[in-house]
Amino acid sequence: MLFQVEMTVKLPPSMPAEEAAAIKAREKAYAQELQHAGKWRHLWRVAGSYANVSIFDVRDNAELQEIVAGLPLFPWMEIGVKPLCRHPSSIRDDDS
Ligand SMILES: O=C(O)C[C@H]1C=CC(=O)O1
Repeated sequence: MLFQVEMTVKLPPSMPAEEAAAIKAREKAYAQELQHAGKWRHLWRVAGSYANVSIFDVRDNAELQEIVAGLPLFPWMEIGVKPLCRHPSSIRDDDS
């Protein structure tokens, strides 16, 4: 199942820089692991913001929840999820 996920990061300005850097490093490692596994199919920065638009390819809603809740930045993000399905005008014959 494909999902579009929008994440907006809202770290508190009071968070020490070293703490923020450590969380972001763990987030990057987790995100890259999921991309290598084929679960996090697209990761795009929303220009001009500290936000991304991502496409996840997961088994079901429960797996998406597990992955998103495991994001090191999860406590400091606003997250929006939209389920996707094939568009009838798409010329692709798979879900790539
Ligand atoms: O920077 C972000 O958009 C937040 C988050 C998503 C992946 C990652 O490495 O950090």
